[in-house]
Amino acid sequence: MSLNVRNLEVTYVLNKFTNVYAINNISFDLEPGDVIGIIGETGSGKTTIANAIMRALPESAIVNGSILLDNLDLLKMNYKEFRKKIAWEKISIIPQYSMNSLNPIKRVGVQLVRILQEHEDISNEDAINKILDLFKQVNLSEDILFKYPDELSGGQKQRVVIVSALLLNPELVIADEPTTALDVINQARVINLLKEKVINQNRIVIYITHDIAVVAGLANKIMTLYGGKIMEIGDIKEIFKEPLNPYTKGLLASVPDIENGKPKAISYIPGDPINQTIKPKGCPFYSRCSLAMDVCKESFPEGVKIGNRIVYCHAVSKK
Ligand SMILES: Nc1ncnc2c1ncn2[C@@H]1O[C@H](COP(=O)(O)OP(=O)(O)OP(=O)(O)O)[C@@H](O)[C@H]1O
Repeated sequence: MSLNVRNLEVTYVLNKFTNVYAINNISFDLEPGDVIGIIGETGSGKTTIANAIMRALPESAIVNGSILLDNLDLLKMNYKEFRKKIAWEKISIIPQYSMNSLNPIKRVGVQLVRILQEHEDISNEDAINKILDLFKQVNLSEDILFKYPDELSGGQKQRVVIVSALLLNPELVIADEPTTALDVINQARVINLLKEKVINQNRIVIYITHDIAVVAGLANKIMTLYGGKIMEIGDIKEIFKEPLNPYTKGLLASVPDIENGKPKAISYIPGDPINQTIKPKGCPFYSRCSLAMDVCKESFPEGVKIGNRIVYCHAVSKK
């Protein structure tokens, strides 16, 4: 299964006079086996991409472009059909605030069995065995099945949601900051589970995070996003070794280097994030970029393919 995002635009309508231009005409392709890390500072549009793919945007969002899953345009599907045929079974999401995504008035086991039985002809016993097998892998005990979400800790709830996203072996898993509420040991468990159930099975993972170190250990591709635009996308090794877009450079330089146990001084990208209520004409990073030229203010560059990556930057394409 492949995912092809074409000219995706997402605009949130705040009121008659104000829009937020969250995603501004982006395209990218993912093939089976791809694990892509999406990184970018807060507000860059990471969660909006995830929710657009999952058809989980609020009604205030206007979406244009196409999201093709093996040539099937998810944005054109009837919503009910999407929920029945695509959600959970083909694509699942571990949402950013996953702890709040469980139904508070149903026991955990009932919710999980229901997900399985809505999509598969499976007995209660087999469903429970399947759930318990995943529970073991994320260190959840059997008694959690009988509890209500509010009786669980934040970390336990998050692991239940992760289990729910993996139950039907979807071909694409979107993980939006999946390990935020977890301690390091449980983080490692969840990452191992993702590796075993999704990554090693030639499926696609979209992993959204602020933790670049985690992405480095999981992904084969990386996307840097700024102001709803892709700045650079492609092979993670090539980009980490030599980032070419100035924003990617700044983002990677701001990661503490823990090699030899000695954190390096944390650098940061000077300037403020852009005002996303103004429709961008040129490169959104223009006002903060040390290589900015006049043309950057006027137009967003075409992508340039260098090795196994695409860079969007006038300064790079001019070279
Ligand atoms: N429901 C909404 N209504 C209006 N604006 C929104 C809504 N959701 C997101 N936005 C705006 O869209 C832009 C992109 O937000 P998004 O949550 O996708 O960014 P993000 O990169 O995931 O940020 P974070 O790292 O903080 O999760 C931001 O300017 C945000 O304020």
